Amino acid sequence: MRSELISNPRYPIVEIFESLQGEGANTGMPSIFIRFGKCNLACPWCDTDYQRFEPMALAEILEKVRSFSAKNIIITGGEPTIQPKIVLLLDCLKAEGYFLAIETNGLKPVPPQIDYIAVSPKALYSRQYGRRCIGSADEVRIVADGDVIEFCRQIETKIKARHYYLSPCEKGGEMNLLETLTQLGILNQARQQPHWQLSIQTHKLIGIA
Ligand SMILES: Nc1nc2[nH]cc(C(=O)O)c2c(=O)[nH]1
Ligand code: SF4
Ligand SMILES: [Mg+2]
Repeated sequence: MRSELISNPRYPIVEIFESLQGEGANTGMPSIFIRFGKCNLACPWCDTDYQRFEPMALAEILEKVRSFSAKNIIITGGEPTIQPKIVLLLDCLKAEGYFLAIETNGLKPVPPQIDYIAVSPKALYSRQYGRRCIGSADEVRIVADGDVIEFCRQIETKIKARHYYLSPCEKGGEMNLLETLTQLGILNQARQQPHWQLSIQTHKLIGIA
């Protein structure tokens, strides 16, 4: 048995499931989602019950992951970067050949095992992002919960990325698409760099996990 499995640490897990990446540049990619409990923020429109989790042992997580067929794993939450023993789990997943993507709010460093970073900075906490956040990512996705234009400009200078997305905010099944499109237009009309694109949570539109 691998030495790390002998200690077999436990992680707070909300759910592990297989679906298609619903948003961002990799929309449609078959993926295994590992959703961690706990978060260092508390967004009022959060769509995940990240406080409802069960402890799950490393070996159990690996067994569950192996029962699915996707080769891409999306580490999400809650906020996965606050997990103290995440590096051990990522090492094990990496050793099995998985491509590792993360969905993070970007306030904490991302472990080096991660192959693809999708960061979703939260405008409500702009002061925290002004102090310290990650400096680069593969894609930035900002949720348009109110007027986020200044925040988008702030994040453009702080986080270098290949893609910048604005996403509608979904509350009670409604997405604020018009407000999102309007802000997208304002962000892009000055023809500044970067160009902002629309990212929709398509999994919610079609009712998949
Ligand atoms: N299909 C699907 N795609 C997703 N992309 C990011 C998700 C998340 O909750 O982090 C998510 C999710 O919950 N479902
Ligand atoms: S950072 Fe993400 S998981 Fe945490 S409260 Fe905000 S939306 Fe929810
Ligand atoms: Mg989600």
